[in-house]
Amino acid sequence: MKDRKIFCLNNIAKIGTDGFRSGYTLIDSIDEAAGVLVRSADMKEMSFPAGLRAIARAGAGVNNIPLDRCAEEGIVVFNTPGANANSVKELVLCGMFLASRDIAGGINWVRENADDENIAKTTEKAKKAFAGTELKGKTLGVIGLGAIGVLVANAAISLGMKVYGFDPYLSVNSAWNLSPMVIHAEKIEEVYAASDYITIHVPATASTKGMISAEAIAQMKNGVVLLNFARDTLVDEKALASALEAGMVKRYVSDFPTPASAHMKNAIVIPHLGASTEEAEDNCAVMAVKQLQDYLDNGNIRNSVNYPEINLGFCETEARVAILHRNIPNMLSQITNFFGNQGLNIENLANKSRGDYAYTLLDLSHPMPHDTVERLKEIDGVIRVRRIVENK
Ligand SMILES: NC(=O)c1ccc[n+]([C@@H]2O[C@H](COP(=O)([O-])OP(=O)(O)OC[C@H]3O[C@@H](n4cnc5c(N)ncnc54)[C@H](O)[C@@H]3O)[C@@H](O)[C@H]2O)c1
Ligand SMILES: O=C(O)[C@H](O)COP(=O)(O)O
Repeated sequence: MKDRKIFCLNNIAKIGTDGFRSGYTLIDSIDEAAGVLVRSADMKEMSFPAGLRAIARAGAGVNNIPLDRCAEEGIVVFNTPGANANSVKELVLCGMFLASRDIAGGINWVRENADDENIAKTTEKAKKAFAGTELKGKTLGVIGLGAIGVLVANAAISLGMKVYGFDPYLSVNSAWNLSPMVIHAEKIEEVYAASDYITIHVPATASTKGMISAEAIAQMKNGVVLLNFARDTLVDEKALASALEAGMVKRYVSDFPTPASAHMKNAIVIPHLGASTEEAEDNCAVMAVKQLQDYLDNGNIRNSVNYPEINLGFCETEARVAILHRNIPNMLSQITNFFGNQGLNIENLANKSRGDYAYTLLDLSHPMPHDTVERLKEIDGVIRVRRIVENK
């Protein structure tokens, strides 16, 4: 049972870890772990033990995990798409309300004047300092229409806003779920020019780093409200600080405190609470644990961010073997020849690639000789081989 030790790098909701079947144990160091469960802990500089087979991110963003290095070391990384999207949507709406009226300032005023016997009267004089505007009738631009962006766009339509959506890689699923009232922006510049509020919901990658730059801000409406519940690195904080100082950006609402954003004028900075609801934490944990177990027990890959999806269900033959390998010519024929040359019949086979990497999962009619795994590893381009099940 050496494949069944799990290390939680962050706190993971109990309903998730309770889902581990018998034979699994939670351990308190990564050294012996076959699987890791993680939220936002930074794994980029960590070195991984040879026995680590999978990392499941209970959440959406995977910029805390070295995806290519993991693929290279035969470690499959999963995330939980959409599992915390509603939680983030609700906080984005909250951010829009907080940016539109000085609710926080008003609450502080009440606290500061709590001992005033005449507070009911004074309130009526003081309240004009905290007045604001409504969302209804204003224009929202949503950049990135994935799990979160779609929910935010649709909710804003229900609030009576005009909504522009921009996503050059829109998935079919998002297109199905998006309100037809959302205006399709073909260029991001259309969003910048039209919006009173702009919210970003794209992953943090090399290509999205600093996308909210001085040039981008210069194309936005004067007095725009910018919301960032995606990642701090998407925004050029120096350019944003100057735009806030100058009033070009009225408010910056962010879920990511940094030494710069925490000091910014007119910024409302929340301590990364987007996914911190009981519901989202439960959803993410349950999904992450299911995916991790299905990979360790059956070799199936669902919602990986560095290896392709493959699902052969449960193994109903004598044996199943999983091979992580490079996406180069001749791999599949070498693998099938290897079994054919030993007179081992392949009953089911699935093979898929993703970028530079590929995965082959196969079921055999007969038990495998004991040196199979070691011999398969000798094929050039093979990264990792696992004997998944031996149904004797
Ligand atoms: N604040 C939080 O607690 C919290 C919670 C969940 C997710 N997030 C962050 O939000 C991001 C989005 O989450 P999601 O669940 O919606 O992910 P998702 O993968 O469902 O959606 C991301 C969308 O961005 C689009 N996209 C990628 N590059 C783009 C670009 N340059 N311009 C426009 N669109 C682009 C993709 O096509 C996709 O539709 C995550 O990657 C994560 O960093 C934050
Ligand atoms: O990408 C995500 O899912 C969010 O940023 C949530 O991160 P957390 O799980 O650390 O709250």
